Amino acid sequence: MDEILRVRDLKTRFFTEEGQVNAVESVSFDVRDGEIFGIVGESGSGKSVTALSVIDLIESPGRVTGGEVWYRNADLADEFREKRSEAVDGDFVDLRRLPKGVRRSLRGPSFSMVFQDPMSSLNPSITVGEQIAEAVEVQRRARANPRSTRSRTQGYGLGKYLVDSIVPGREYTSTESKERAIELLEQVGIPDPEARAEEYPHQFSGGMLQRAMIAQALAGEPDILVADEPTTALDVTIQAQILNLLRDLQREQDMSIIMITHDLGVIARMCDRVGVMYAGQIVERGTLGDIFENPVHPYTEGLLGSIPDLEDPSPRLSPIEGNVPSLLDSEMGGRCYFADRCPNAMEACLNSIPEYDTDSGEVVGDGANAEAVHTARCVLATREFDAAEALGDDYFGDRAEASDPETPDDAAEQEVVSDA
Ligand SMILES: Nc1ncnc2c1ncn2[C@@H]1O[C@H](COP(=O)(O)OP(=O)(O)OP(=O)(O)O)[C@@H](O)[C@H]1O
Ligand code: NI
Repeated sequence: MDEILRVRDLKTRFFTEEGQVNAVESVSFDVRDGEIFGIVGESGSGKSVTALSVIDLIESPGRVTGGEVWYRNADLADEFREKRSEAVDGDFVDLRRLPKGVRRSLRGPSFSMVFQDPMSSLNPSITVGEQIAEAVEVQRRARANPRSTRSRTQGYGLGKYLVDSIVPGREYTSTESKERAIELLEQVGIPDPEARAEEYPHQFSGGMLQRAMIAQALAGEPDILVADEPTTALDVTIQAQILNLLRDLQREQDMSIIMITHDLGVIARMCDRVGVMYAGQIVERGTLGDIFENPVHPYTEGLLGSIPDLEDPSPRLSPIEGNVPSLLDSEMGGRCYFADRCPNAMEACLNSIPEYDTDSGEVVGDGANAEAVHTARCVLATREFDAAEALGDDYFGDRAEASDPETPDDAAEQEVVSDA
């Protein structure tokens, strides 16, 4: 299977008053044709920012500061082969090196996104059918005039971006678009789509709204659909229905999906391959089998500690002791970011850890071993755990407590850490 997307060494920072937040730190992964690639991790691990970085939707004070996003598109590659040879590799273009207008023009026909909350994507004062018809119309205009960035920058089912471009109360721009909108509503399993198209978002149930948002996202027939926690807000039965819908659509349309979730049950059910995120990094990635049956990173093992049951939505990820670290640059040590929560932390984990091919133990990066299927940012990819080198349970314990204002001996304990 060929890749449609190759993300390499992506870095995204937020420049905030508190300091620089390293939300995405050297993230690399591939998405193949017709697959569902899952990104899983605790809240704040950088899943959403990773996806937004790939499709160029990071807003100030954030910025993608490094890395490459190679997207397979023969037409674009031909167009830029001469003009910007450094942005072209075979049939791939590096989106980060293309003009912004061109990148924007890919929203809809190349990339589209569905979010957790449909109301963030749909305008309450416009009928559902009209909104989808508008997405279709924008797409249609764009296709008639491929490099007109003006018409192509407007939305493409990208939620609020689309809403911004819609004039409330406007009629369907053409009967063709209206028909296509109804077709899309039918395709996402909305019964009686002709009548439902005339209704406003508040007349839809949560599940139906989510379907409508998916219909809107499909208007441009994207190559890659990014689904960010698309079912988190829904009750379990509806959740299962929406997941099935996404999987069916992915097969029918032969698109690829990047599925973002903190729910390993969703991953197990949907995904072909998975990236496990922690503190802005992909700490392990591989096939579903690699991750579920042969995990290398203790963080992955920790997450697997309690796989939530789709029938029982309450437990999400297994609660691993400790907290997600601050992603502030100043507080990121040059060590494995998970070491302070890791049951198997060794002295070697106090160095910064590259991504390893778990089969060969070789470092993946800078183009080397990029094709590795199962990787882990963990020394355990290269060697066995050795109790003689273990850091001991309280190695980071003092530091963790030091940040807790209720701990009485803060100062004293901090001393201990800095001596260590
Ligand atoms: N606009 C912003 N300004 C500053 N920091 C931000 C901004 N957006 C995200 N971040 C930070 O980036 C990090 C990653 O956030 P992100 O939303 O990607 O996490 P996530 O894995 O998607 O979590 P969740 O499951 O809660 O959605 C967090 O530390 C977050 O605080
Ligand atoms: Ni998120």
